[in-house]
Amino acid sequence: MEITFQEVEYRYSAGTPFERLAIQDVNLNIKQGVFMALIGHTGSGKSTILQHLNALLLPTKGRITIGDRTIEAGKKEKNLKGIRQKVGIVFQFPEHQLFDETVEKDICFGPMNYGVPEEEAKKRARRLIKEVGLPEDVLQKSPFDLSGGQMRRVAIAGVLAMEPDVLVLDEPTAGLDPRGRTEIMDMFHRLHKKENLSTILVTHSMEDAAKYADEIVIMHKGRVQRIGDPISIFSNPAELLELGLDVPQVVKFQYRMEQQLNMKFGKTFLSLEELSDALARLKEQGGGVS
Ligand SMILES: Nc1ncnc2c1ncn2[C@@H]1O[C@H](COP(=O)(O)OP(=O)(O)OP(=O)(O)O)[C@@H](O)[C@H]1O
Repeated sequence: MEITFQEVEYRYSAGTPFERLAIQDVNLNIKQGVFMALIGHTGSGKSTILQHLNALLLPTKGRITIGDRTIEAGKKEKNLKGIRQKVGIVFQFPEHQLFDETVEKDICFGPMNYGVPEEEAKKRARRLIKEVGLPEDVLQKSPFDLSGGQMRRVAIAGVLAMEPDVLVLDEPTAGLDPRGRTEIMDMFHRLHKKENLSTILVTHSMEDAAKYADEIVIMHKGRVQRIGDPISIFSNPAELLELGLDVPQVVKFQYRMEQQLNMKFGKTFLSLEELSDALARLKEQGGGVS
């Protein structure tokens, strides 16, 4: 399912003394199957964009196409339920939204609310609990008897149980330790491939953007500053640093090295393996790089 933003603007509390312009002139094309990372400073408009992706917010100007639905500013929109089923959002700290007596009931709640028969919902719960890396016996436990990391996995299974085409992740690893972060991000990447999802990740982690995304969108003061693949985005670290954004450690290392040694590798490396291979080649050649 493709999502397109055309000249989208959103003002909070429009027409009141508290009006606040959050995003403007936003043009985006999110193709089926893409893994897109949305990066930018606090307040740059990432969460506002994210809430337009499943029509939780409706634009105050412009047009958004989500699959076969078009949402236009100023027009009354009815029956947005279909969009909410197709676009699943994993909000920050999703475990805070768990509420039911058992994990199984919690996972089944969303689909059953959308008319999926109980047996089918339970089947999805059994499949998904394994997909998120938990044993099946967790299904009969209270979600509140689980660890924080396990609760987060249950909440993610609940979003996946709606069988969305598009998965939107708002800082999904916030508050996890480094190992938990890698495990959860690897899991999302695997699911993205396996289920042929479109995934939109809002993140402050440049490492994650570089490692997982096909496309990166940089937001700055409510506007799209730049869109590109990770190599093109990170091949100009000075631009990102000027915007007050960070770059992956490996890019920083290469940038400093090139500056200090007054040389250029001629390409940007996004992994330590690639960079160390290039350094080994450099040594073999006796330091001669252009
Ligand atoms: N509910 C709200 N009411 C009024 N203004 C808001 C509201 N939510 C966000 N804003 C404003 O809209 C602008 C964009 O905020 P948004 O939360 O989309 O940014 P963000 O990039 O997601 O930030 P963060 O990284 O901190 O989550 C900011 O100026 C913010 O103050």
